[in-house]
Amino acid sequence: MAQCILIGFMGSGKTTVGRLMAETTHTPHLDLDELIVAQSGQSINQIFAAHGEAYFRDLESQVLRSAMQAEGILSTGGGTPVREENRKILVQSGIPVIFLKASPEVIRARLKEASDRPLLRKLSAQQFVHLHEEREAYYAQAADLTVVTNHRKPADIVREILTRADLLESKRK
Ligand SMILES: Nc1ncnc2c1ncn2[C@@H]1O[C@H](COP(=O)(O)OP(=O)(O)OP(=O)(O)O)[C@@H](O)[C@H]1O
Ligand SMILES: O=C(O)C1=C[C@@H](O)[C@@H](O)[C@H](O)C1
Ligand SMILES: [Mg+2]
Repeated sequence: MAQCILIGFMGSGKTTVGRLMAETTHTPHLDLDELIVAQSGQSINQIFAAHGEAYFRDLESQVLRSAMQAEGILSTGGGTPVREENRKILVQSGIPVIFLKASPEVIRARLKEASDRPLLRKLSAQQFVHLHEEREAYYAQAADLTVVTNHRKPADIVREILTRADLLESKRK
């Protein structure tokens, strides 16, 4: 069973923070996108290009279900909580769900060089802000805890999550 789940927009730092948190707590790290790539033998870009987004989303839900059975800190994909089915899996798991929140400006700056987010490529600046706003509602619905990550080092964010661990721990009991 996963011990903690990180959600948030692309570039909010789920993979970076999850990896560091796992290292700090000597816990395995699971990254949904990495699991999808490993299972399919294709990159995220290749899956989107060859099969389309709907196929990717089905795969994502399937891999989420099996990842929830594993021990560790789970970094989800940016779109994972958009599907109601996935939100239910997250919320009903009883595992603390942490929303890493970052502003559109910060995210844009972080992902300026990134070429591996197929959804970002086709968006105008305005559409990007709109998608960000729309998605935040889903993240907020699924989250037990929100941590703002703008202009903060990953280690500082991990520290905040761990110092609020009492709350997370009591939820599990
Ligand atoms: N707190 C931070 N400060 C500065 N840069 C960061 C921070 N967190 C992440 N980054 C950088 O932002 C980029 C995206 O981070 P990361 O891959 O962890 O995001 P993500 O939330 O997992 O995105 P995705 O939903 O696409 O998987 C990386 O280049 C990473 O180094
Ligand atoms: O926000 C999204 O919809 C996505 C985020 C990434 O983590 C990947 O799961 C993929 O690029 C889609
Ligand atoms: Mg990631």
